[in-house]
Amino acid sequence: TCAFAGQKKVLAAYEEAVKCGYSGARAGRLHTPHGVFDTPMFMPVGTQATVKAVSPRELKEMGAQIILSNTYHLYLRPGTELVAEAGGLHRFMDWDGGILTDSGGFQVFSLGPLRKITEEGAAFRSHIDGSTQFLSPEIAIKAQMNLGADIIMAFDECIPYPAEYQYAKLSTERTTRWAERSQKAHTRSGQALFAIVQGGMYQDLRRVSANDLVSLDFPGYGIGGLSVGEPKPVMYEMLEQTVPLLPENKPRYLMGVGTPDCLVEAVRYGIDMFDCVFPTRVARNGTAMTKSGRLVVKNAAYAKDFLPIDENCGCYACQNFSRAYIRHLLKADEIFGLRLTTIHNLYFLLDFTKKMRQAILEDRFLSFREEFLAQYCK
Ligand SMILES: CCCSCc1cc(N)cc2c(=O)[nH]c(N)nc12
Ligand SMILES: [Zn+2]
Repeated sequence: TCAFAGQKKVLAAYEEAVKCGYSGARAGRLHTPHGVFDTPMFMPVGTQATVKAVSPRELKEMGAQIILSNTYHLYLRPGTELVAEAGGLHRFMDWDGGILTDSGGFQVFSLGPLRKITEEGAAFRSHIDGSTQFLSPEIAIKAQMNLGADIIMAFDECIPYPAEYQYAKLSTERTTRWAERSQKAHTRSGQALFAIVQGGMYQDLRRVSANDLVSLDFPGYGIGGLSVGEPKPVMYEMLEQTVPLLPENKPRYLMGVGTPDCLVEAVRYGIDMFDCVFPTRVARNGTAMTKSGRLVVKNAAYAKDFLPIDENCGCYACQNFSRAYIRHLLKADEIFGLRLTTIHNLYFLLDFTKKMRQAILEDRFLSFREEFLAQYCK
């Protein structure tokens, strides 16, 4: 077990990672106040304190361990003090597994009409009522302490893509100063604060960001500023530059990723944790994820297809319903249709990360990766 002695605020201890042959693929266990969880792991996104269309009981049944929520959204509505009064986010949404909250920076830049970024923080207009709002490292950390997640994120700027080198440099340096302010503002014991590596698509800035944040000694590290429209090879190159600089005995979380091909490549570089809205978002427009790629179950081709989405899938949708039935529900705008595609897509990614873990433990990850990519990318 990796020593976390002295990390008085940290409960996300990282058990000895089991390494697998090539590079950094590893299987680990993440300790939190709400349980010990297996990595690599996919974390379903529950932006507004619910993973859209599925219940906490269904999430537990499909093997979800940690789910995500967004400080930006909950800060604007219903307010993080209200959630604290309700007993915290776990109680509020009746979820007894792990919770990770994002710090709000990304959502400010991607959602609200941005007003201004200064050294102090980010001024923006609420996407809900247009009111003028402001987030800083101190406000974001206080909000996350109110929510009471097991893992919280430092306040950062997700650098847009593409970005000029000079802008990326100044922004990355500011994110490091914001990480230090986040650390000083974080006073809630039993809660782990992760820093977020930035640097745009510049190798040297990625290395500087990683080294500076590692020297501030966080219990875990998010890798941000990726999956923002860059080509996949560029994302992989940034991982290659960044991951080896992060401590082996601490969790690495690739933010906002993604599709199964990206997950298997990122695990190869040594990533442990993933989140992405993709599986739940595409489910809502009738697209199912399979090991051979996407299946648009809404298409006419499946009108009389009485097979399940995936005959080898153990999810509630595939065990009980046909493509024809799910297509019928989607065409009829029946909510149950979206629930079934969402259940399948979440199960698919949760099961995929479980299969990657097993492959690593059995020291056959590379052949698992080859076989998967051969089928998925065909
Ligand atoms: C619930 C959503 C969590 S991940 C959101 C996200 C996604 C992506 N792609 C990048 C970033 C980033 O750079 N910083 C932060 N805070 N968040 C990011
Ligand atoms: Zn299924």
